[in-house]
Amino acid sequence: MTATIATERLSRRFGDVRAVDDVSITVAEHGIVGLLGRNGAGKTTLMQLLTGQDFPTGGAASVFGERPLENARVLSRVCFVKESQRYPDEFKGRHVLKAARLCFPDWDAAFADELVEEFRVPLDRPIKKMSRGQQSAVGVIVGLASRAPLTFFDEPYLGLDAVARQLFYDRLLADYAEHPRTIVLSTHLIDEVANLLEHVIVIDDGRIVIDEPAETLRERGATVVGPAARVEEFVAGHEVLHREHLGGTLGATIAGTVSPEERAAAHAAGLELAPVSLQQLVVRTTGGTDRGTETDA
Ligand SMILES: Nc1ncnc2c1ncn2[C@@H]1O[C@H](COP(=O)(O)OP(=O)(O)OP(=O)(O)O)[C@@H](O)[C@H]1O
Repeated sequence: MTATIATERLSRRFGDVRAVDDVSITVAEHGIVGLLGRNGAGKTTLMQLLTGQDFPTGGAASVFGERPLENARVLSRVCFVKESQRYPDEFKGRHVLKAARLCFPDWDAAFADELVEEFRVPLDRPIKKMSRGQQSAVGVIVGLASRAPLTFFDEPYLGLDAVARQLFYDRLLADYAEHPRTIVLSTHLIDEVANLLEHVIVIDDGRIVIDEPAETLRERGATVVGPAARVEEFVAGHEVLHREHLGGTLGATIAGTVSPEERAAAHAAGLELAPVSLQQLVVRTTGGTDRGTETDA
């Protein structure tokens, strides 16, 4: 089966900046993929290359088996929701949905109406007069109701409050289950979306540093929680990525897999073993300062 996305040594340079540098990835059909990385890592540039909005300076990208640039066959099946989306000045929310209905063959108007209610979007207000969160909600509604076979969400929720973000995650997951498609989600709120992701791609300085199923990543470490002294005893000899204190309780995140014997020992010592935080793994892989850090919760 043709991969939804395939790139071969894809590169985009801006002068000396290698925004996307020799990227070779394959994204299979159907799945929710996290595209993660620090500011300026190259996420938006990569998505722009994949949606035909920019030209590579090296290598090639194919989407649904074809080049995306100026290719209506490909682009009619792709929806790109970005935080910085601009609309004509006079556009109201209603106009955006109308335009989306014309652009996307699988547009579900009834679903869009439901989402408008749930996100409380004032459709008759000009987009530029909407609050930041309401503008983001419009983008999220377009992305969900388009049912495009390939949908990119690039930091779609600037300004969305916690309730609206949760609503987005819930609707995304439920709708994906009923209408499987390929969804690429780029975000800084890594732990918020961690449970949605089936595959994780991390880009750093234009290069891919992680490209793995989320399940595999989660097995790369564990968080040990319990009375501080007992946790310290357990983690001695392990690489500790992060310590979080809450009163006398300590949560310590360790790298590497925990053997069945260690699990049994942790259990016997009254310690809890939780999966590693995806955010901590990503921060560590992308050279952040989270290595061995301490926080007081
Ligand atoms: N048009 C451009 N001209 C020059 N440099 C650019 C241009 N577009 C992007 N860059 C640079 O390319 C790099 C990657 O930018 P990009 O916007 O893809 O990062 P990002 O991962 O999406 O970042 P963020 O999370 O901050 O949105 C950055 O160093 C950025 O400054």
